[in-house]
Amino acid sequence: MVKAVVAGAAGGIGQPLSLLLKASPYIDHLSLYDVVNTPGVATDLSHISSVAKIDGFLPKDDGLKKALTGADIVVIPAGIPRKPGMTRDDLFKINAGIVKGLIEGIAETCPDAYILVISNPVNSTVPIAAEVLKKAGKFNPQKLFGVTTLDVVRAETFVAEISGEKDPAKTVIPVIGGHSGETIVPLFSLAKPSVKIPEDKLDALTKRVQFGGDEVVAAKDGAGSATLSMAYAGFRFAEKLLKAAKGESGIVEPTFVYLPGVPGGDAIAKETGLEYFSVPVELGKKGAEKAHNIIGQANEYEKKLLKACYEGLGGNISKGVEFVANPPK
Ligand SMILES: NC(=O)C1=CN([C@@H]2O[C@H](COP(=O)(O)OP(=O)(O)OC[C@H]3O[C@@H](n4cnc5c(N)ncnc54)[C@H](O)[C@@H]3O)[C@@H](O)[C@H]2O)C=CC1
Ligand SMILES: O=C([O-])CC(=O)C(=O)O
Repeated sequence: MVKAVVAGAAGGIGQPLSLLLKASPYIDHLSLYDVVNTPGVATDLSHISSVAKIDGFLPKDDGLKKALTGADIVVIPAGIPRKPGMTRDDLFKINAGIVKGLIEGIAETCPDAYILVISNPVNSTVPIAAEVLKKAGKFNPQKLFGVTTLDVVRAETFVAEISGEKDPAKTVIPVIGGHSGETIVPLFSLAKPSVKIPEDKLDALTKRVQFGGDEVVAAKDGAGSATLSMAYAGFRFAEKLLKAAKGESGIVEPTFVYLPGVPGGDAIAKETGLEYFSVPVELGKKGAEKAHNIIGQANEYEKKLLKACYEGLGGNISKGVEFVANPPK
């Protein structure tokens, strides 16, 4: 019996993500939680003839607790998205409090669940989640994941446009670091099978992966940011985790984790000077079972990108930690 919960289920990401999870054979029970519209979304999805039983909850009548009771995996796309001209960090003011509240609920009701944080700014909301769980004495770093899969999905897609590969997802491209602008570092030199990026295309390709979110924000022109591609990416990560939890071996996917708490993470923390970082992580029953240190394999071009990444990411992480240590009055 696997129970999944989506918190923020009525939103632009939440709805298509819930649809994909409802259709997954790996889920037996799906609970939707949001501050609005979950009864409608849940009723709509309940007509789909897949195995998962579904229900929806609002904050009233202890809805968060009811949604989270017995959860094995909680995916969080709750919070406001960007509009043109905003950075992900501009979302901090509102989304930090939303994530904090949801994680407090998880700490109380289902502390053993895998927690997948999609809400931006991921570079700060994951540290917030960790600090809230630490405070409650319930932190299991192997079960807390910042979802950076969309960066990987974009890298696969944009590289295929250059390489001509018919099935973009067949090329594995590690994207590491954080989830905003220059903190996103695609390591094309480590692609498997290897890809040849013409030198005059490398800068533009790198920037496109780093700022892919802006491309969607601009095209949506005030109507939000990536939702459908994010739902696909969030589902891809969630399903890989559930497959690994069921015993499938060899599943590795980049994700933003608390390095000191994941086997293999200490060496990466030492090298980067950061406690949180997205690296390819081996997934298993325990969650994040091994962080792969591939930083040393980056080429000179990528090492420069990493330097810029470390500078930006450190501040984002401290901001999240500080938010829980000294909550704004
Ligand atoms: N990690 C990633 O790669 C990506 C992250 N995002 C982020 O995901 C978040 C959601 O984006 P969208 O779905 O487009 O936004 P949206 O505004 O369409 O949906 C957000 C939903 O969260 C709900 N919500 C607000 N407060 C809540 C609370 N306390 N508890 C439960 N639900 C609550 C809202 O009612 C709404 O239904 C944004 O922060 C966005 O920046 C977006 C794309 C990619
Ligand atoms: O750009 C945004 O604000 C949403 C996001 O994280 C992405 O699309 O990568």
